[in-house]
Amino acid sequence: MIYSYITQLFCHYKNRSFQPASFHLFIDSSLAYFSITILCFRIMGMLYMLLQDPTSFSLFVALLVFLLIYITTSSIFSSPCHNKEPPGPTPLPFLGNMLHIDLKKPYKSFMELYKKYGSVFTVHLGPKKVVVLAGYRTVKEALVNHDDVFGDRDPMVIFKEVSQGHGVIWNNGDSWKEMRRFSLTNLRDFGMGKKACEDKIIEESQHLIEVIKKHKGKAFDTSQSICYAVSNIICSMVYGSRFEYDNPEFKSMVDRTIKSAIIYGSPSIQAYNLFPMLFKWITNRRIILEINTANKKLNSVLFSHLKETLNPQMCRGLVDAFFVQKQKEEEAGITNSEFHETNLVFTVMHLFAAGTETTSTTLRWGLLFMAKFPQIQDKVQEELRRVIGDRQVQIADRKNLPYTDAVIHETQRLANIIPTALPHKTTRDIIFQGHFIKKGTTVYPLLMSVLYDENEWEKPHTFYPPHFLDREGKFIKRDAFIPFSAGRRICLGESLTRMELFIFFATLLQHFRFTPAPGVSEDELDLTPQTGLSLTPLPHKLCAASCM
Ligand code: HEM
Repeated sequence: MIYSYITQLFCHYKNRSFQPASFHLFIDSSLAYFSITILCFRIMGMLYMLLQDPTSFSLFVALLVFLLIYITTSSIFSSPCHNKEPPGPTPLPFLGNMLHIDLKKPYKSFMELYKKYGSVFTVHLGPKKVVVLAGYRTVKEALVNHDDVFGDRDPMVIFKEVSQGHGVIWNNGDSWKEMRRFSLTNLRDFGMGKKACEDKIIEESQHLIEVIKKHKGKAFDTSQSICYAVSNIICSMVYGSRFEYDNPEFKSMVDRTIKSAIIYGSPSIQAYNLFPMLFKWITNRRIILEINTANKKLNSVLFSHLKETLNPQMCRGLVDAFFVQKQKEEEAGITNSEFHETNLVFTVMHLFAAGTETTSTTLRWGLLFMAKFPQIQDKVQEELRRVIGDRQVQIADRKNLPYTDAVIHETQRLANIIPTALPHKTTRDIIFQGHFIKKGTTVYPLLMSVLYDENEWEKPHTFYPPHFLDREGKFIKRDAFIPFSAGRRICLGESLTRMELFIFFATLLQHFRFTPAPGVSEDELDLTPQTGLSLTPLPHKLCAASCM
């Protein structure tokens, strides 16, 4: 009986809606949390004694006490001065809302909470209070219209530890501004979005075709060769040269980067991010630190080689440009320059990781969708045969390949590889859509809720290329297509990615017919994502039969 009472109380506590932030502000310290918990235990103790004698009087008193708890907590949770804070599920002391969150698929839990609490809600991940923004209108309003408030990064503990406040993804302030500006300018100078880059991608797609041909139509794992091909594009812009796919240093750097991207999404690393003191010992943290050290070492070797052969009049890539800038600032006597080697190594490692993992994951989703939906693959290949024939696809062809372009966009939409963007943080207090959000609050722009927004997409959960086609079959842009996020922190590699996806995907589909491995039907191809830093396809094999 007592069990049933406690269960009822617990369920009520777990499910009811309230203003968690008001609770948080009312009991603003863990000491107060602790006192409330002790009080509850005392009351439970009293109840237990009462319920030992289950007379109607005792039961009546028991119910009265529950009612009292309910009324007291209700008045705490809806205290009028704080009820403007975003709503959300009731946090438990210490654990916050961890019972509401599936650590393996947190984005799914956020989608459910979005349905329940609306487009701006609060969730407590352990001791960390996070405001989640959901739906196209809300995410856009925050990231674009209020980009000065929502544009800072809130690095997760593991990234703080690994990047030490350097590089371009996980930091803020002047260092971030300088590294972002430098990276963008130089990636553009070395071809991003231009013909020079197009040529590199075309050359690399030819290498990739040769590797895939070697499988002679037999089933193969799509991950390695695609990762190497994609990685070589960012490598040629950063280091000034590509690598052979069997180069051991290159292979190990790519493999380690892909491995760490998966580990970053593991529940143990998430637990470490929330409770660093408790989970410092976990193996996955040690592996990430080892990977980081190994990649830093390898980069130092590459940098010294580039330094020895540097010609300031003819920079080969971003690393050369960095050394030239560093030298200029040293000569000018600038003492607090951001152009030091630690910033270089982390900026390069960030560009390498972001430039390798995301685009290759998207391409792999694209091929998997083609094997899963052969009628759609038929239409892409028919368009490619009709418009391109046997010649090499170029960027200029995109406008004449609307169906292929729509399939690539739909791949990015449905694959939704970065469902919560990367964590942001508010730079000051703000009243946003009637809710009060405090300075320094962690913010998750739930990109998945935009890419799957039922008000924006006709068939949000289906692979449906007509999302990007008008009635005449011409390609149309969609506002809610924001896989690269928006505002101040928008992906730095968007134009590079768009070029890579188009040329690699169209060239591969021009050369090969992708099908499931023998013995696996199209229906059996699993589209469940694997959660890492991004959402990748589960390990799988495909056959690529030559069709040229
Ligand atoms: C399919 C491919 C890609 C997707 C879907 C993607 C998506 C994203 C997203 C969602 C963010 C976080 C934005 C935010 O926090 O609001 C981001 C950040 C970033 N991306 Fe990408 N990305 C892709 C490819 C690339 C490539 C190829 C590069 C390399 C040039 C790159 C470099 C970066 C960097 C440096 C940041 C951090 C920007 C900052 O914090 O200022 N990404 N990307």
